[in-house]
Amino acid sequence: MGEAPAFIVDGLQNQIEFENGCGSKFKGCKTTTTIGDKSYVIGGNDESTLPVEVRIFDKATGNWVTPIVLGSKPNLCKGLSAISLNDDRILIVKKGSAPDDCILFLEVDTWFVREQKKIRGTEVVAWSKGVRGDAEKPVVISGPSGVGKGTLISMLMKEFPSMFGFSVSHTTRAPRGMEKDGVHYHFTERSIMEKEIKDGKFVEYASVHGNLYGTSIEAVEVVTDAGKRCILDIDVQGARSVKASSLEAILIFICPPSMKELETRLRSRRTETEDQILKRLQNAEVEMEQGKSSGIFDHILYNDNLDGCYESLKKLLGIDGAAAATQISAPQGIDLPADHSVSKMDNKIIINYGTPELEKASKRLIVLDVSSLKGGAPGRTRGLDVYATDSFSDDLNGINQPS
Ligand SMILES: Nc1ncnc2c1ncn2[C@@H]1O[C@H](COP(=O)(O)OP(=O)(O)OP(=O)(O)O)[C@@H](O)[C@H]1O
Ligand SMILES: Nc1nc2c(ncn2[C@@H]2O[C@H](COP(=O)(O)O)[C@@H](O)[C@H]2O)c(=O)[nH]1
Repeated sequence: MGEAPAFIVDGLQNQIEFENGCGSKFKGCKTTTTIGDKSYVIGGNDESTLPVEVRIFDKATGNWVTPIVLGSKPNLCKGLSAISLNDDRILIVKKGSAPDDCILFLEVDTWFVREQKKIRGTEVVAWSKGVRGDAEKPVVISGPSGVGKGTLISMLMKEFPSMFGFSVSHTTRAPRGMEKDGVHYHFTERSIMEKEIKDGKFVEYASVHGNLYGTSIEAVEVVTDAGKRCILDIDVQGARSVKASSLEAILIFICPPSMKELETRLRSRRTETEDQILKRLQNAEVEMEQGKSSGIFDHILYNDNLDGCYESLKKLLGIDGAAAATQISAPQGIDLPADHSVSKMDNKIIINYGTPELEKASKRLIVLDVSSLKGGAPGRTRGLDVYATDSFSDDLNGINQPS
């Protein structure tokens, strides 16, 4: 028989200050989690259409702080349970929420959050939704304009529509003839995009060939939530930012067989003016140098023969030959009941929804194994493992058997 886990959640750490401070602000559900000198009060008023708010009480200064909150804020629900994980994030269980919307992480001191605190010079927290299983790493495809990135990505999406999803970037450039807003790009005004960048809505952004381009956090979340592997078509500067982020992507640089051939492809596409073609070719020289020697990229592929390059790409992604038939299954939602308590034991979060009457009933515990979390804000927290079990017996080893 193992040691029973300590129950330390559901606002048990509330202190008198909270009632005088922010307690009165949150009339609905709220929970408090203390990490070091800071107490994170997460909650809101009784209005399910409103987002959950976060306030921080800093014991060292005795002050309340309203942090900048990044990522998609969850809406309110019937109640919240919270528990600190590794002191850098808080796992939140929303009571009575839709299966795909009940496990969330509020990152308070992860790498991403620390970087954002440095940039913004203020307190920052970031939401990230938990997804079950281990959706494959996102794929960044980069390379000079006209090398064939879009062509290769289209081939991949056509052959494996349920496996890959395209991250639809924002751009301030004008749409080309056949391009559709929301499909090829989110076409936007510079002032709007600059404001959204300032508001922390982008994973990365860069000025490319005279226009702003960027990947929004939402663009990545949409693909991950559909259970698909996210593909990003971005320039070298963007790839560098992604490499430094917590997105844990595979970075691939596509090279043309020669600069002459690159020019031929750009011209034959007939989508740019002469000035724009010259600018893109000039930028291509720098991009080629950085792509090949900067150490940003995990793989370099030469797009000489299109079919040959496509086969190499598939091989790299582990979907060549026989494996091609295997589709990555969508991360499933985690079905949790409304009434529960949450506790922690080593790397396992135990959600107990048994009642005295149901004491003997089977499957009254749900266990989240958080030992292999991947990703996180911006984006999604992957790698959650979920089991059901019926008691604390078996030293919790029994939990290792999927139900
Ligand atoms: N291996 C290849 N051989 C010959 N033509 C190719 C090859 N690969 C792509 N192309 C052609 O080159 C042109 C440019 O390709 P594509 O639009 O995919 O480039 P891109 O890298 O996505 O460019 P951009 O960064 O400007 O969006 C297209 O007309 C495409 O059909
Ligand atoms: N850093 C980013 N670069 C991006 C993004 N979306 C596209 N791009 C790159 O811009 C150039 C030009 O694209 P085009 O569609 O105008 O030909 C190309 O290299 C793309 O890879 C983005 O979100 N971020």
